[in-house]
Amino acid sequence: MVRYISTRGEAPVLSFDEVVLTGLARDGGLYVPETWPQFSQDEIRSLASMNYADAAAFLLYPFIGDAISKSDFTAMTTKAYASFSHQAVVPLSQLGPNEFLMELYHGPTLAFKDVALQLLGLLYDHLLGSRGKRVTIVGATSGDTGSAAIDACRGRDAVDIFILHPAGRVSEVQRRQMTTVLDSNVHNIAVEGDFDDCQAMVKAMFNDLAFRDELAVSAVNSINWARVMAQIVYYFTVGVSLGSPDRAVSFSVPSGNFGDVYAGYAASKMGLPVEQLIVATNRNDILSRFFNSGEYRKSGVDPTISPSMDIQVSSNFERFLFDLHGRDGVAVSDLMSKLDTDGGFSVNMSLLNEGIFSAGSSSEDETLQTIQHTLQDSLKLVDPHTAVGLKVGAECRNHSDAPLVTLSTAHPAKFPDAVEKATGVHPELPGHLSDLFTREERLVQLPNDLSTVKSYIRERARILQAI
Ligand SMILES: Cc1ncc(COP(=O)(O)O)c(C=O)c1O
Ligand SMILES: N[C@@H](CCOP(=O)(O)O)C(=O)O
Repeated sequence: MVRYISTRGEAPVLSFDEVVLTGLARDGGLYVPETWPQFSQDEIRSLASMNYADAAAFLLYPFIGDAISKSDFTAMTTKAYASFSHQAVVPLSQLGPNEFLMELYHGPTLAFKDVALQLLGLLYDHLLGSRGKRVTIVGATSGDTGSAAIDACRGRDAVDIFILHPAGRVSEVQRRQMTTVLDSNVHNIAVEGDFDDCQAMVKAMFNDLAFRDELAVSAVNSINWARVMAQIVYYFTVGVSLGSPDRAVSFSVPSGNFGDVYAGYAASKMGLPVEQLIVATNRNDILSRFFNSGEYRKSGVDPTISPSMDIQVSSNFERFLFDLHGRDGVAVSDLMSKLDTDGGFSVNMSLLNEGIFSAGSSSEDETLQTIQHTLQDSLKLVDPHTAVGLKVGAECRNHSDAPLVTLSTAHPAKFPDAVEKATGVHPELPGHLSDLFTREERLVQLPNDLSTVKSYIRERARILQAI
């Protein structure tokens, strides 16, 4: 059975059910599996005959152990992926010779976050229902996690959900997708700051052990291992449809919090032959600078037309650092303290040179041009995040014959202004969201101040009112 250890080495070792409900480790670290489940070539090949939900159950069950029965878990993956509008759940489209798009936006809120959050909502129900427990979810979003988490948790009796987003720094569609959900367990907070401020507040709430215990705080961000875990599946299914395990595949991943690309790294650790993992950033390029120089250094967050990637402190990067330093929790703690006190740290480039990662960034103009020429050349309308992945993928791919798959992380209609500016085409929202702009909104705007946000949450968390 896989157990979960903290990247800082000081928190209790947990089982899967505990890790899902716990979120951030009590030593401030992130949980990772103690060992990676391994899949043989024949097992990987066998995915070709499974539908997406069955492939998810097959690949993920080793992470779960006896926390949930196999039949209950299979029922959950079946239900989670029935909410997707495409039968293949994550279809592949071809852009050119050996060049593909993995369409991750066919879930209810039109971004890749649905792939994990539709499943996480069901995991919460199952794990809380069987214990008669309730939780208070506190999450930070730069636009997409928030709406996907709210969709997955709305109306669930065992959960109150508080989502912090940076005021004025998400697209109007993204904001409305969150703020027009009026269920009484949903609370939207617009913070007068950037995404890094929101994420730092969420982590600070977890690190206040009294607050977290009193409210039974839980995480829907990729702090939560289940988020990253669910994202591993599509690397395998798409790899297999392109010839894996007999052929290696490369992936270009639009990146911000490093969760999605870390899931690709996990897939490679589990046996999928991955030629390259290309980390694609917008001008908030801390990750790209790191992979090209070895220096991880914070700078201010700049608003861009790919707002979901306007991030400079990448939460899951700590999980990668843990492996890079031989799973030494003390070394990771030291680096994280340096990040807080000195604003950054460096690692020896020799640690990076042998890996499968490469990285680059896209300017605003390059992103717009990529949206435009992708429509012209391949008749495909892509969103600005996907365009960042396409631009950097083309630049960083090596000259092997491995197919290059760019992760298309959001539907173009979530970012109509940028898409229209690039192409003159106004992307329409799908039918279930067609009245989004006439729906009533509910949110509160709060200053970038931890104690104000904590008081707001304490006053509304039903878990406290019930005591
Ligand atoms: C549309 C979109 N693309 C890319 C990303 C970056 O993914 P990650 O934060 O997992 O690196 C995000 C946000 O997470 C997103 O919402
Ligand atoms: N881009 C994300 C930021 C949060 O990332 P997460 O994967 O840790 O939830 C968003 O859209 O909110």
